[in-house]
Amino acid sequence: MAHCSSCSSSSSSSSQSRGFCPFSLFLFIGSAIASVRYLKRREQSSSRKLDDDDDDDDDDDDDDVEEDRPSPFRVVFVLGGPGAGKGTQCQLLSENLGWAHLSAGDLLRAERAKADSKLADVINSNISAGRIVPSEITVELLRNAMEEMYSGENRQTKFLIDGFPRSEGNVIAWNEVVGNRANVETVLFFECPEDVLTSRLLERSKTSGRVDDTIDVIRKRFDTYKEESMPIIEMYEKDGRVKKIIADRSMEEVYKEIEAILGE
Ligand SMILES: Nc1ncnc2c1ncn2[C@@H]1O[C@H](COP(=O)(O)OP(=O)(O)O)[C@@H](O)[C@H]1O
Ligand SMILES: Nc1ccn([C@H]2C[C@H](O)[C@@H](COP(=O)(O)OP(=O)(O)O)O2)c(=O)n1
Repeated sequence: MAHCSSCSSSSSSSSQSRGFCPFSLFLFIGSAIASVRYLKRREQSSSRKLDDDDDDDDDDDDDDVEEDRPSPFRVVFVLGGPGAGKGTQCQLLSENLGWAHLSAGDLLRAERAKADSKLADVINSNISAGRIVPSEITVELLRNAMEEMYSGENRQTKFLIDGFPRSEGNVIAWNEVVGNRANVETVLFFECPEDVLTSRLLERSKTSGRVDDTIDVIRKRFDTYKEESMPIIEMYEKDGRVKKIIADRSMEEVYKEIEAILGE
């Protein structure tokens, strides 16, 4: 127990002589309570579960997002293999339904392209190798984009987040940085056979100018998708938020199905 200097002057000398100090006991109990609270908060912040609805103590001191927003952002995560048509559909939906389209890949490529970006090298090395960029980078870009769109004229509050979360690290970082400030209502999962994905990506490579639309990197992206992204989709399937979209159909058919889901 900590030494209590006040005891040596004013506390009961008989208590002190028996080794008992009320003030030290008070300090000890206080610091024990603080430690338990700290550990509890750490545990909550690293939780993998999105939208922890019964969160009870962290709303007041989280200054990551604006305090004046009346309700959480509405979010739909859009997942599926590379080339499944996520970007194509999100673009159409944002034009027609008023959901903002935020592509994690586009945000990373835009950051990489900035002349003064300190993150360009790390983004580039991971994308070129078909790997996932460190999650804190991607989540920070997403959060900034959401806040910026909310602060703008349109006061945007509905977001289709395309290509995210793609890994356990993505989920953890989202929980820490955005957490309950967004409500992930639905996860759209574009299911499409690998041979179709490959031919779409090779076709896209003719015009995309993307360094990762080459057959070698495409194979690595498929591996990353199976190893890191599929478990995340399975996790969301268990909590009932996944709507499976058969993506190996015409753009119009896929669009109609998603439009109906978002209109529900
Ligand atoms: N339903 C579809 N049928 C055929 N081609 C498609 C379809 N949806 C998208 N594409 C094409 O496939 C390529 C990959 O689509 P994209 O939206 O960029 O996929 P993702 O964002 O999932 O990587 C693009 O060239 C796109 O024009
Ligand atoms: N959540 C994300 C999304 C994309 N990335 C990186 C790694 C991906 O291979 C590239 C490209 O992603 P993007 O979603 O644009 O492309 P595909 O769906 O693979 O066609 O960006 C990431 O590291 N983390």
